[in-house]
Amino acid sequence: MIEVQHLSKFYNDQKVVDDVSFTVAQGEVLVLLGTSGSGKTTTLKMINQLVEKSSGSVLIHGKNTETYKAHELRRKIGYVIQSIGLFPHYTIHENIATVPELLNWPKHKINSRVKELLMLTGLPENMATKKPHELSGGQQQRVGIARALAADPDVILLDEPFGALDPITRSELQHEFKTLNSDLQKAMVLVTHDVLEAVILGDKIALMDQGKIQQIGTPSDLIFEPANDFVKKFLAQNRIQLELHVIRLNDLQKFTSLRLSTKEDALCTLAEYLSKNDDDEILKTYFNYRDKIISAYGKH
Ligand SMILES: Nc1ncnc2c1ncn2[C@@H]1O[C@H](COP(=O)(O)OP(=O)(O)OP(=O)(O)O)[C@@H](O)[C@H]1O
Repeated sequence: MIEVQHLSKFYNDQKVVDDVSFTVAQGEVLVLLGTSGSGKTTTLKMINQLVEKSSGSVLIHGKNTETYKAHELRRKIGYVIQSIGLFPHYTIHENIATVPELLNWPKHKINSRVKELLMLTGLPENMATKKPHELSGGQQQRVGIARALAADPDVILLDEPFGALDPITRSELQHEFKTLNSDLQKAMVLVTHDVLEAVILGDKIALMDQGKIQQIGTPSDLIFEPANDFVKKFLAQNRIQLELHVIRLNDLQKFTSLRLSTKEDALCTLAEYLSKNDDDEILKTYFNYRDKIISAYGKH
């Protein structure tokens, strides 16, 4: 469990992170969402001490990170970044084994862990001997995730992990990632400026602006109960898709409050979204939505 308490950061006189607090339980993904320069990455890096905080505290499993030794912190916190940051001259095996090597794990334990992680992240075993440049961007990003998981940390920090990928690979990895975390039960903090990604991946979203959290809550909270105009405006784009992502059977009455311009728009958007999903729950929901749309807009 991560507890971030009243974290702030000044650069000279500028307060770039302003009294940020949140908690992330095991198995939960908290997304830090916001425009460029809103303080997301700085907040993330204060958690693993890559950036020194000006004030506030970070606790992992109730223990202040200041009291952890550097190697303990490395073991406890995995870190994934957009540019992947794989060592170009190392093989994939060596890249994944970086932290276990630093922690002096015995060879056999490292070898079996690397094998296990390749499987877990959907990479073929024979990839272990390749160098990063021989892999596609999506495969490299999987290696980045495998490397962050190597020493089985309780906490994973991810900075725009899918940002450099094409939309199809991105969407594939996002969905795999979500399944992966429900199996692994890590406490994750993920930085993105992509609203849809935040809604897909986040159990909770902290929407930041100018260093401050404007609202923190479930995707549904932010979408249906925005705390202020900033939140409302930030989520205005792709609003329908966002709503359809978060909506579940018990949210049906909220669906009728969608302000779609025409019934056809509503049905097309719904059909388009559903064509990309074969989740049973969503399919069931589809028929309910459809009826709701038709009754909300009338037959014609
Ligand atoms: N080392 C630094 N020295 C001075 N100012 C910095 C430094 N690092 C970041 N900043 C400033 O802090 C603010 C927050 O930056 P940060 O990288 O946390 O934003 P962000 O929300 O992650 O943005 P992006 O999505 O563009 O990465 C920005 O105004 C940035 O210019």
